[in-house]
Amino acid sequence: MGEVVRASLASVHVLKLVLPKGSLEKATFELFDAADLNVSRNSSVDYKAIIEDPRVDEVRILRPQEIPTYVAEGLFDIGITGRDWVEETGAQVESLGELKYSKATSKPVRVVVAVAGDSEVTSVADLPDGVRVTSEYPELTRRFFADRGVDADVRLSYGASEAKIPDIADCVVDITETGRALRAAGLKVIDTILTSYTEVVANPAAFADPEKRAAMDDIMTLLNGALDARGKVLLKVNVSAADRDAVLDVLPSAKSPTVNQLANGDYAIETVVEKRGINLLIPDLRAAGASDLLEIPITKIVK
Ligand SMILES: Nc1ncnc2c1ncn2[C@@H]1O[C@H](COP(=O)(O)OP(=O)(O)OP(=O)(O)O)[C@@H](O)[C@H]1O
Ligand SMILES: O=P(O)(O)OC[C@H]1O[C@H](OP(=O)(O)OP(=O)(O)O)[C@H](O)[C@@H]1O
Ligand SMILES: [Mg+2]
Repeated sequence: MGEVVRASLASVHVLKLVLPKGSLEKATFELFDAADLNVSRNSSVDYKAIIEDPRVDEVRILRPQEIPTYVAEGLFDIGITGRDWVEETGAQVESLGELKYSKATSKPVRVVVAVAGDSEVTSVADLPDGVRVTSEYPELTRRFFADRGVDADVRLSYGASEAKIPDIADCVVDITETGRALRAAGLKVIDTILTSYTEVVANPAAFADPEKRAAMDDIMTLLNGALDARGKVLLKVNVSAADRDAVLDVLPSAKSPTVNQLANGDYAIETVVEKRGINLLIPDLRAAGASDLLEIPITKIVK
């Protein structure tokens, strides 16, 4: 990346950002905080916000359903939404990459086709023409049923879709994350239309502009750095030369630890490990001869 472009970022607020209100709002704000792109607003019903960063101009908070279209139209340079809404709207946007978080977990949501649990139907092909399908995703649903050769009666849903089976609709196309809503309604999944992560999308003209692109890349570096650090810690230990290999054997093999020799001939070893399992790892390291163990929280990993 050219020096000229980067130097200019210090003084120019180049990016208009749009962030999602609703399911992804809290998780998105937490991620931006962790990325040192703190989003501040006067109250939770203030839909204009500020990020104190030289690359960011204005920040709006809008429904994720509308975000791909506004970004495609150039009202915003970048936006965060779900892949589901990019597909549903068919908006012409550039993808800057997935961000692996949902409302409740780091797993993607799935857009699924579900019917009553006691139905004889086991696949979409079993559904008759005229089947009543309710969905917040009418376009995805129409395309999917047309592909399968079923002439479905697709009705737009504004939510609580699962609860409409069996009296108001025969079939639902809805997202599922933990499966809780489907279970509560006693439904069974007969097909998956799409797996959807949260995604950062950009306006194609903004993406082609070197200055805006440089700012986008910087923001993505920070967001990905914060996401990659989640659930990880830095572990530092000291060990004698005699026990060094035993300690290295205990450390997770996928990582390559940094090993430094100290003035007294001992070794200092440091490596990033998953926080999960550290309750087993620390006593094992100690038993292998490690001492002076430090477990240090980390907030970003940028490769
Ligand atoms: N568990 C989840 N439930 C709903 N949407 C989720 C979930 N996890 C991630 N998302 C993503 O959030 C976006 C939907 O956001 P939206 O604000 O419409 O959620 P919502 O749950 O419908 O909000 P509301 O509670 O206001 O209806 C989609 O892109 C979807 O993929
Ligand atoms: O698999 P789960 O973890 O249960 O998540 C999926 C549920 O979350 C969403 O509902 P939402 O909260 O948006 O309510 P809504 O249907 O009124 O929009 C979605 O429509 C499902 O009902
Ligand atoms: Mg909803």
